[in-house]
Amino acid sequence: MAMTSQQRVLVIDDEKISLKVISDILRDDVEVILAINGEQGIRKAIELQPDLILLDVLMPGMDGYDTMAKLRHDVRTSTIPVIFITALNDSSHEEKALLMGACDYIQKPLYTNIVQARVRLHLQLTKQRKMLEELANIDPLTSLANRRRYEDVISSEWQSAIEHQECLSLLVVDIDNFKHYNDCYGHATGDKVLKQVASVLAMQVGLGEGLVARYGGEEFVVLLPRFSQQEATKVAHQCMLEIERLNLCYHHGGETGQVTVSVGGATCYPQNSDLLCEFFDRADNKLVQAKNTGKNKILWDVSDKLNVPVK
Ligand SMILES: Nc1nc2c(ncn2[C@@H]2O[C@H](COP(=O)(O)OP(=O)(O)OP(=O)(O)O)[C@@H](O)[C@H]2O)c(=O)[nH]1
Repeated sequence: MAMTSQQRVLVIDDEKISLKVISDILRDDVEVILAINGEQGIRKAIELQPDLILLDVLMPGMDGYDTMAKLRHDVRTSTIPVIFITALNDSSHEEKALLMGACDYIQKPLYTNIVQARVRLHLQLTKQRKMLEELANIDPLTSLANRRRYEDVISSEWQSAIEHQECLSLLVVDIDNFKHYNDCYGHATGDKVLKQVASVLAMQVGLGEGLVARYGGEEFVVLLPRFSQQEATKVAHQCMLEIERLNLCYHHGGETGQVTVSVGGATCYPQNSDLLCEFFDRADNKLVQAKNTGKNKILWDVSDKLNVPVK
């Protein structure tokens, strides 16, 4: 079984000869990144996000344990698996490394087949873990992010907006009278509509600009970091327009209806972690109000408490 070529292994060792030996063992199968000390290793781990780190225990200055502690402490590197490599053959060192969260331990002298087998095993496990994480974060019907992913992203965007004093906008989008559509054509056709609406929403938000997620049922959220109320309202209008252009009609009670959406929106400059739940509720309350006052419209929260920027 070959290792996947895209996977990256960072090797941190103060001895150039060890770096060369390990690099020679692995470089046909993976991209190898080298670091000559702990500080450089941490910098490269943050910047290049390797799939696995091989870390020498005995290094002058910051040793392997100190490096490991720093890697574990930083959210950007805390989940990257680390294999310790050392010439020490005392079981207490091995125990210490494993207790610190190392996934494995390789003793010097290095045997090519052992290094390859262990690296291969842990890269395979990393790949499986990433696949599971992805599955846990994606809505299977629409392939959009799911509610769990949205909750993670909004928490980190909220914190980042507090730190950088930036604004954040949120749209809660709900298909109008979707029950009528389902009653008319059945659940399977209703599913196709959910997929179409999802891809329209995803198309309106550029890569890296924000997050579109299926919140549940026929409700979606569009999170737009750094979008002002005016900019976010423009996105909401465009979404409504494009959904109308799908021209999805249904019949109900002798009348013909068309698939439209209602949108509740909110914008704020986050200042306090406690107001995060309130933020969603404010957008959602506006959605409810839009539903109760005729649907197919956008209503925006204008709450002083959340410091909505005045445009
Ligand atoms: N096809 C399909 N329908 C779904 C799915 N999830 C929720 N629904 C349907 O969405 C409909 C939601 O009904 P309601 O809550 O009454 O909402 P609505 O008919 O859209 O009415 P308003 O929201 O008030 O405009 C129900 O018919 C659900 O069965 C899904 O995954 N697939």
